[in-house]
Amino acid sequence: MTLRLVITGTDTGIGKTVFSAGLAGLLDGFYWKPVQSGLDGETDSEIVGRLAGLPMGRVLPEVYRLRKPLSPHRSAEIDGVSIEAADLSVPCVPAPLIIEGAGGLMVPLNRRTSFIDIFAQWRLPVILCARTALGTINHTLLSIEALRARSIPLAGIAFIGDEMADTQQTIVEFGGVPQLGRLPHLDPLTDKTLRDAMIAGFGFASIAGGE
Ligand SMILES: Nc1ncnc2c1ncn2[C@@H]1O[C@H](COP(=O)(O)OP(=O)(O)OP(=O)(O)O)[C@@H](O)[C@H]1O
Ligand SMILES: C[C@H](N)[C@H](N)CCCCCC(=O)O
Ligand SMILES: [Mg+2]
Repeated sequence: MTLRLVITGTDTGIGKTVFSAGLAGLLDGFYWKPVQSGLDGETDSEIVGRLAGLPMGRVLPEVYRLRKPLSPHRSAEIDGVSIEAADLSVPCVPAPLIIEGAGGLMVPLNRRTSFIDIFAQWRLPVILCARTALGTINHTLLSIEALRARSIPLAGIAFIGDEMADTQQTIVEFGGVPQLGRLPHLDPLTDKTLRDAMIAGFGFASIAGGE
């Protein structure tokens, strides 16, 4: 079985898709966003297609494509769709698979189930994307605690933003988790700048092992 990794985050809009694109590109893998809420503008899958530099066919189709850019449970209700956990089984592909959630861990898929419940069923190693900016210590440690409470393997933290040495170290120490690396804010953000920043910012030997 090839490597399969779940990319989650401490919140929505923190850079999971950009990180996922960089990682999928570096690993020459596949990308899968099972639940996309919000179809105006570029979807996460389209962004990854643009930024990852992968061959055609490496971005797998979403299972649920919901129109409104809301929490998936609500977006689904508005579209008259019911998100079923049973439809979210992880595809088998012949190269590393990068799977992106939507928002943070406790984001509901329906009125009974949140992303973290699905991750607990999958039992795949998770990378937690976390901002470096103020407020991240609390968000990140809460997310780590939620993963631990469900015995979900945590490969480590991917920081996103400018270096905040003490903040990052504090999270590593209190959380008892490895820091995998840091992706700085990129301007411009292109397939080339992303690839270079991923190579500079991450050492990937530790990702596959989990806790
Ligand atoms: N390292 C980065 N450098 C520059 N811009 C970035 C970086 N990471 C994220 N961004 C920008 O921040 C915004 C949010 O990032 P992104 O879409 O990756 O968040 P997300 O965590 O995947 O959100 P969602 O919960 O909607 O999936 C986007 O406009 C993206 O281009
Ligand atoms: C629309 C957005 N970009 C994501 N697709 C979904 C984020 C859901 C967040 C829900 C919440 O935590 O309040
Ligand atoms: Mg995203």
